[in-house]
Amino acid sequence: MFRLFAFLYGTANYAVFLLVFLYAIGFVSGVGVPKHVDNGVPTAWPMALAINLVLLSLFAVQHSGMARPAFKRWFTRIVPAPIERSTFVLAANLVLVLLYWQWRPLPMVVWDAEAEAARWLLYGLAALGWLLVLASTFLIDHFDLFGVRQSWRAALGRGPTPAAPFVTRALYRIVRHPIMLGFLIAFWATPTMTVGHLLFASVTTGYILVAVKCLEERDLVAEFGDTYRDYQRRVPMLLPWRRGPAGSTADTGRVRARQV
Ligand SMILES: C[S@@+](CC[C@H](N)C(=O)[O-])C[C@H]1O[C@@H](n2cnc3c(N)ncnc32)[C@H](O)[C@@H]1O
Repeated sequence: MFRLFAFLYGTANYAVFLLVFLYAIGFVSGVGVPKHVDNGVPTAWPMALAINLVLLSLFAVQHSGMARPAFKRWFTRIVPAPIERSTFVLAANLVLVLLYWQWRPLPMVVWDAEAEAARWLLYGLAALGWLLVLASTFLIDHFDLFGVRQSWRAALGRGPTPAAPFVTRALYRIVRHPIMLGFLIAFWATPTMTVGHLLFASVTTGYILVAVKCLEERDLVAEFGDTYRDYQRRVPMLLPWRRGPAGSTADTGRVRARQV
């Protein structure tokens, strides 16, 4: 019974995630979706600001809180390990749907590229950002990241899921966080920047910088030790042109597997 549940739960949460991800592209670009970053219930700016900050904070708390190893250890006492990641995905989906739905517009224009070529260039850059996000998830293990691998293994009666390997190849050879770089490009590259969009881009940028530096990388150093420290020295965090000193070791595509 649990095997069937794990399969359905993991698959359903992943399918909803795909829709939520696609919607995110429309939400940020303001194209092709009914509710986006620049429309919604007209609200006085102090209240709009407060509501939007609460929505963004909810996302940050859910995302960073549930991703910490200590939280996972506690959570898997309540939720079976094979569906822990799918439950993370479910929670992220819910928080994002709430954000799309309740986001309040702050429509004052900060910049507006008038030339047609500039508009298309910025849309193209944003599309590149989204592609970078998607491509990078496949480099580190797309199906593991979104809980499908774990729940399907349980459905097939396989043992505990081995942790996805630590990756330093392809895009991960250029920057340590290509997924986050993709998001930053997608959030900032817009032909029409309103105050609401600027708030979204600025707060998510601050969150990404803090979460990556103070949480994710701390966990990765704890897990991989000198292998990750060496990777930090060799490969820049987000900006490809800020290269570290050359000539250090771990330069293979995939280094040792994580402990299960
Ligand atoms: C949402 S992903 C973001 C990954 C990375 N920060 C990026 O922007 O590409 C978060 C997960 O990726 C894992 N991760 C980060 N860097 C990794 C790497 N080089 N190889 C494998 N997994 C990695 C983290 O342990 C975490 O479970």
